[in-house]
Amino acid sequence: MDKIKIFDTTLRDGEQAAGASLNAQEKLEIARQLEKLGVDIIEAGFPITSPGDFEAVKLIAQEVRTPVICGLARAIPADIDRAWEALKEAAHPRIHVFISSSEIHMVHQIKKSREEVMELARTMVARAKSYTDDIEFSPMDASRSDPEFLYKLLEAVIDAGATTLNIPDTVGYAIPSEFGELIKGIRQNVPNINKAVISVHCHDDLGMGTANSLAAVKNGARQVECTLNGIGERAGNAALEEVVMALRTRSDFFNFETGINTQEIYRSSRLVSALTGFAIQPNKAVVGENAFRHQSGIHQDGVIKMAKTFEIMDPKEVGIQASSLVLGKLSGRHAFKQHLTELGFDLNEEDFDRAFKAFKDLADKKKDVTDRDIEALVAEELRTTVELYHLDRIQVTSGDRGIPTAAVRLTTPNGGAAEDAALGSGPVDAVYKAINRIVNVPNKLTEFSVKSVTAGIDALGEVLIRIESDGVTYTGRGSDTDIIVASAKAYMNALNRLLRVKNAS
Ligand SMILES: CC(=O)SCCNC(=O)CCNC(=O)[C@H](O)C(C)(C)COP(=O)(O)OP(=O)(O)OC[C@H]1O[C@@H](n2cnc3c(N)ncnc32)[C@H](O)[C@@H]1OP(=O)(O)O
Ligand SMILES: CC(C)C(=O)C(=O)O
Repeated sequence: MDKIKIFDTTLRDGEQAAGASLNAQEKLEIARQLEKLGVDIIEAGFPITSPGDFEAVKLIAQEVRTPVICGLARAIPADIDRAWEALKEAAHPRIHVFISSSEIHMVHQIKKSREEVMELARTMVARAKSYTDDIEFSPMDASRSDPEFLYKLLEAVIDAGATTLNIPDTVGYAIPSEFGELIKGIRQNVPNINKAVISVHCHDDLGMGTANSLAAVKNGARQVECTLNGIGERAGNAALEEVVMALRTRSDFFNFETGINTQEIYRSSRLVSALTGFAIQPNKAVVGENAFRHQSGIHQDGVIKMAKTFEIMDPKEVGIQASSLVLGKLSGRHAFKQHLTELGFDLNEEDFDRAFKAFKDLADKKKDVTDRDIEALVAEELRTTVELYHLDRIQVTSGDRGIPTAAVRLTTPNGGAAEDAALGSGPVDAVYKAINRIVNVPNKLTEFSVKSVTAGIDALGEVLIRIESDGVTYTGRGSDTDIIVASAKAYMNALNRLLRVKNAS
C-alpha cells in the first residue's frame, strides 16, 4: 500500500485558533507526543511572528529528532531567514513558503500583480532552497484561484526547488468533488508535477475539511495537513484523527496507509485539549467522549452480540480501552443484565425483572444512572423480596408554616390495600405515624440516618433506620431520589422484618 504523509500543523495553524496560545515548553510537550504518534512532519510554528514562537520552533528543532520539523514563512526574505535560524539545528528541517494566488487576495490583501506574485514565489523559494533541500510552497487561497495561473505558479516554484506543493482551501470554501477536480487538474496540467509531492491543507468553515482532504487523496494528494481535534484558524482544520482513521478504516476504498501509531491518538488529543484549554465536544468523531459510547437499547443489544454491528472502529485502535454501554432510560434488558453481571450480581429471573423495572423508574428520574445507583437499587429490591406490607403511594406536605401531614397507601398481606394519614412533628414523623396507623405493631425508633449514595443534585439518598420491639432490634434500609420516600421505604423494610419474625414465632 502507498503511504500518505501526515503533516501536523497543530502547533502552527492549530495555535491560530482564537483563544489558543501555547508557550515554548507546552509546544515541546505536544511535539514530543506528535513524535510518538508518528506524524511525518511537525509544523512547529511561524518563527518571524514573535521571539516566543521563534524559541519554540528552535527548541523543537533541537529536541524532536525523528519527524521533519517545519517553520512557516511569508514570501519575504526576513521571514525565510528567521525560519532557517530557528530550524537550522533540526535533524530534518523544512521551510514552508506561502503567498496568495487568488485575485481577491492579490488585489485587496497583498496588493500585488500576478507577475509580482510569480516573481516573489520563485525568488523566495530559491532563497529558502539555499538553506535546505526540503521546501514546501503554498499558494494561499488556492481553491479560489484561477487554475491556469495556479498551474504556472506551481511550475515556477518546482523549477525554483519546491519539493512539496501544498494546495490550501484557506477559507474552507471548497466542495469535495470540486476540490478533488482541482487536485486532478494540477496533476494533469503542471508539467513537472512528478518532481514534487502534492499536499492539501483544508479548513473546516463549512464542515468539509476532512471530506475535502480525502477527496484530494483520491485524486493524487500524498500529504495531508491537519491538526489534532481539528483546531485551527476560525472553524479549524481537517482533524488528524478523522483523516487518519478514515484512511485506515476505509483502506478498502482508499488503499493507502499512514505512519501513524493510532493507539496514541486519544492521548495526543487529550494533551492538546488540556494544554490549549479547548474542551472536546462529546460527539467529536474518533476522540469525543461519546464516540464509543452506546446509549440506546437496540444498539447496546447489537454491540453485546457483536461489537461490529454498531462499531466501525475498535476503540483500542485509537487508544481507548473499551467502548461502553451507557445505562439510562433508553437501555434494554440485555445491556442491564450485562451490567449487573459486571457488577457481580447473578439474579434469578424474578429478581432481575423487579430490578429492571426499578432501574427504568430511576432512569426516568435521573439522567446518569451510575454503578452506585444500580448497586443501591438491586440491594433494595433483593432485601424486600418477602414483603407483607408494601409501600404503594405516599403524599407529604411540609414547610415552615403548616403542620407536616402524610397520607400513605400500603398493599396488605391479603392482597388488598389500606390508606391512612397522620400529622407529625416533621415530614418523616408524619409518614411513620401514618404507616403505624395501618400496620399497628408497637415499636420504638432507635436510630435514623440518611446519606447520599451517589453524587449530584439528583443523587440517590439512602436511609438506614433501626427500630426496637420486645427488646429485639430490626434494621431497615431504603433508597430513593426523594429522601422522605427513602425514609418510608426504610421503615417498611424494618417493619416487614419485624412482622416476619413475629409471624414465625
Ligand atoms: C492562512 C494562514 O494561516 S497564514 C498564517 C497566518 N498566521 C499569522 O498571521 C501569524 C501571526 N501573525 C503575526 O504575528 C503578524 O501578522 C506578522 C508578524 C506575520 C506580520 O506582522 P506585520 O508585519 O505587523 O503585518 P500585518 O500582519 O499587519 O500585515 C501582514 C503583511 O504581510 C503581507 N503578507 C501577507 N501574507 C504574505 C505573504 N504570504 N507573502 C508576503 N507578504 C505577505 C501583507 O500584505 C501585509 O503587508 P503590508 O504591511 O505591506 O500591507
Ligand atoms: C499557510 C497556509 C498553508 C495556510 O495556513 C492556509 O492557507 O490556510
